Amino acid sequence: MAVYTNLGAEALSELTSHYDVGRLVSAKGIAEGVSNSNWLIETDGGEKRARRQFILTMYERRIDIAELPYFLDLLDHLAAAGSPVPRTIHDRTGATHRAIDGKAVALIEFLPGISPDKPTKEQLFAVGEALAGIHLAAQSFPGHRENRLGPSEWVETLARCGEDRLAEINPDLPRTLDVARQVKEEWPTDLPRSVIHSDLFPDNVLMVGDRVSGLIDFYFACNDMMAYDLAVIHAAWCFDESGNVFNKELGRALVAGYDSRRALSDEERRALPLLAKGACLRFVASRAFDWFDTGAEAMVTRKDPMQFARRLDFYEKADNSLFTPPAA
Ligand SMILES: Nc1ncnc2c1ncn2[C@@H]1O[C@H](COP(=O)(O)OP(=O)(O)OP(=O)(O)O)[C@@H](O)[C@H]1O
Ligand SMILES: N[C@@H](CCO)C(=O)O
Repeated sequence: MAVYTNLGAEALSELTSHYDVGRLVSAKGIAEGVSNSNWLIETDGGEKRARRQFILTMYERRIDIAELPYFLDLLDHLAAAGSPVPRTIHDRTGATHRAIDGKAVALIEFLPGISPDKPTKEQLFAVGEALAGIHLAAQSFPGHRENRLGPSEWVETLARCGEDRLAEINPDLPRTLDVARQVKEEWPTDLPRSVIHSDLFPDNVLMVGDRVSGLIDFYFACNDMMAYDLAVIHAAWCFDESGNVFNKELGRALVAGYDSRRALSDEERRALPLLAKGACLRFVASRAFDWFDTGAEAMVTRKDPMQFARRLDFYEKADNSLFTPPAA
């Protein structure tokens, strides 16, 4: 569930009256997502008389409001460059977000498409291409935000969970702390950077057939190594849900799609197995932390850190031929 706040018809009408979008026709709470409250809003389109749809997001937790301009201006920057990213709708004063009862809200363009459940290699190619597109377009984005979920934070978070508690989730989990310490030592610092999405799981990609129609949920975006973003997608999309079975064809299609738009350097390609281990550790750490933070009785389904600990095992054994295109 992801509507934490009840917004009545009057509050919603009052809010939309500050935007040049026409009159509110309907508003439906969206079940997907965990962090924020989201509604699908429809208006009559004002003078143009063509109904329009928007996503209204109320920022409930996790997001520091001072960082909203980074996230929302980034959407506008990428959309203006032709990336499939929703624009922020500005109110009549030009503001990208407003406040209701002390909570920040933003109105965002609705994009069509559905998140792929069983992605195909054609879809992975398109996702790789779209990712390279946002990396290139974001190079001229002036904002800056550090990645707060980097190697030091994985080590710190896993250490804070503690080996005993990690073992309660699964006896194979405590060893990820040692791997995290080792990966932190080896972590590269000199690979090419841009703004990265850093959480581009299938539920953050909308597709119409094989076309990427929307990249959404940029609230972990930060300035970091582009190849790390590719490694996140590799880890998130190219395995079965348990993390036991890797699909080589999907992995190849993803890298080929990325390469077709922005060619990876030899250094980046060589670093990818290590970056993929880092990507797994990032999700092992945040999921383990949330596991204890959420509690079994909460309404939100806890995400299993073992799904990424198994992927981590896989990348520990992999070499960089995994990321090399097959000889023509
Ligand atoms: N611009 C958009 N166009 C169409 N649908 C959208 C858009 N933005 C969000 N959605 C829909 O709303 C859902 C929730 O959005 P989102 O993933 O941003 O929520 P969240 O609570 O911020 O995320 P999470 O908890 O996953 O980090 C998405 O799964 C998608 O169905
Ligand atoms: N996409 C992440 C949640 C956001 O950090 C996960 O599946 O663990």
